[in-house]
Amino acid sequence: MALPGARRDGVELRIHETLEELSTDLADYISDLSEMTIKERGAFCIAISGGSLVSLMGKLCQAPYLKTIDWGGWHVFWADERAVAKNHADSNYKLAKDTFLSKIPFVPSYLHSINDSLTAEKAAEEYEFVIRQLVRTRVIGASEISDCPKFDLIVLGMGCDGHVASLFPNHSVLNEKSDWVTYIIDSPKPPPERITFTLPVINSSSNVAVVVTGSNKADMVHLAIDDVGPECPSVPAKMIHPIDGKLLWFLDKSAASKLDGATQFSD
Ligand SMILES: O=C(O)[C@H](O)[C@@H](O)[C@H](O)[C@H](O)COP(=O)(O)O
Repeated sequence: MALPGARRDGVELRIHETLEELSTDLADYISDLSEMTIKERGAFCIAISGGSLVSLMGKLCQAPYLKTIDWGGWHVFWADERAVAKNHADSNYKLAKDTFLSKIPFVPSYLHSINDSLTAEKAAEEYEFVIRQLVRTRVIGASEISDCPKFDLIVLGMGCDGHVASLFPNHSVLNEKSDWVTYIIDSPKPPPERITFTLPVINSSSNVAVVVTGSNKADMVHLAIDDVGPECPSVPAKMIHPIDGKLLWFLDKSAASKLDGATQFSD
């Protein structure tokens, strides 16, 4: 049973009793958004991250979604990737491919994975170039407010330290304003070299979904979502504010347990 959602400052919270319910709600949400977007503009450009959110997206390759979603209109991107070979256990591409992407009838050239034969720096440059071409040909929308692409949906996880994509707390990558895609070589979470969308790109998306589960993330969920005042440490997840879009948090009950008013969610 889904717990009652609550809205705080334009943020929609979807809090679930179980991972099973969360996973179904996430698949319903993505499926509805994809249908609406493909009807509106003929394509659905979704960027995903790595970590536990990938298995929570796994329902998409099952019934009814496998048959009902118009997969031919999907373009899949990575909001961040580790600088490793695509067949390496650390690859976000491999994780998504093995978990669900390989079971879905995508147009193969619409899976826009990050080039693994280049350095992180060059791969970031090349990925930005690929995205620029797709904005030019209007496959990806363009923000009317920022000089950024407007993805239809970016799905992110959050680490215990509050990082999203490969944007880590107190890292200079958080200040990147001009590049759409950048790289880091000193990630505190291994592997050290990563390619990542920058904050302006994430915040230009039409929709951002942050998927977080587990009690070990509860403190950070509280810091990221609640109004905790000026003393708040650098929490990248708190910097996600789509300028012309929607932000949804998909949480399980444990991750939501330290939110202000969380007692209203308890049995
Ligand atoms: O490549 C990565 O490491 C991810 O893209 C990263 O941003 C991830 O989503 C979070 O670390 C949450 O991961 P978990 O949900 O597995 O904790």
